[in-house]
Amino acid sequence: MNVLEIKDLSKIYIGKINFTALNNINFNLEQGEFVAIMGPSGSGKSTFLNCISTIDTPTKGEININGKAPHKLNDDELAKFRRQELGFVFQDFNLVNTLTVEENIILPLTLDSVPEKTMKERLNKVTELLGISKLLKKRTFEISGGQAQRVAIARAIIHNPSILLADEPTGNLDSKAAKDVMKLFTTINQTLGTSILMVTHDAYVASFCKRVVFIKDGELYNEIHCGDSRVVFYKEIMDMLSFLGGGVDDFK
Ligand SMILES: Nc1ncnc2c1ncn2[C@@H]1O[C@H](COP(=O)(O)OP(=O)(O)OP(=O)(O)O)[C@@H](O)[C@H]1O
Repeated sequence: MNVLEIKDLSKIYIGKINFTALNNINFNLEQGEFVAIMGPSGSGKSTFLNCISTIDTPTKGEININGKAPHKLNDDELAKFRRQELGFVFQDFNLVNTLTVEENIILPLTLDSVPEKTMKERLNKVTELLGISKLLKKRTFEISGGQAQRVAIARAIIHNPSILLADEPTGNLDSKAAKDVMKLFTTINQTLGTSILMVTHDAYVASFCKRVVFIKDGELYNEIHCGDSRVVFYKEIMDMLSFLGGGVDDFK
């Protein structure tokens, strides 16, 4: 079953000169899949993710998430849809600095008036899974970058979203913290069955996924699947990236 179905998606930025950032993209994400989107700088990765996350509006085409078309909802319905169906993880964590770690994590449930008992149960489950149970009373400035990203991930999955969307989730982390975060994504994907779609520049980070989809000049160019060896998969990703080209600093 597909949790995400995209048909003929195009995004044209209108300006003095119109720019086609996405051109007729067709893409499906199966329930429980873990997929990375890669491509040279400016190829349309963030635009693609932003259209799915409803931050941006498609110019043409259809996006269906869990059988619903978010871009056809009114503002109130859309706000509820985003809170219930989607989880977001960003490069810069986006935690609320005036709240404690615990308050940050339960924020999506508070907004939906979930009963306190259910809130506690879910809080315990995700914080144990992510190894952050001891941080709950801390403020955001008292935790490290790696811990902050774990808190952001906990907040993104506490409401059991249909899809977890991540835009460069390891972009602000050192290599050890990045590896830890990718191991956690793998655990979340395998234990909770959460479907994950992630944009990354980093081939090592992408090698934790089961499928990597490459975008070039706003079009889906190719995709590769992970076989038995993650090391071989990493090499295949690197080969594809060097084939696609882009700036020297585009990829790690
Ligand atoms: N609001 C906008 N108005 C006009 N053009 C835009 C706008 N946002 C993005 N673009 C253009 O659309 C193209 C795709 O941008 P996008 O940010 O999706 O690329 P990306 O692959 O995520 O790049 P990067 O890896 O550098 O973040 C780029 O050429 C960019 O300049």
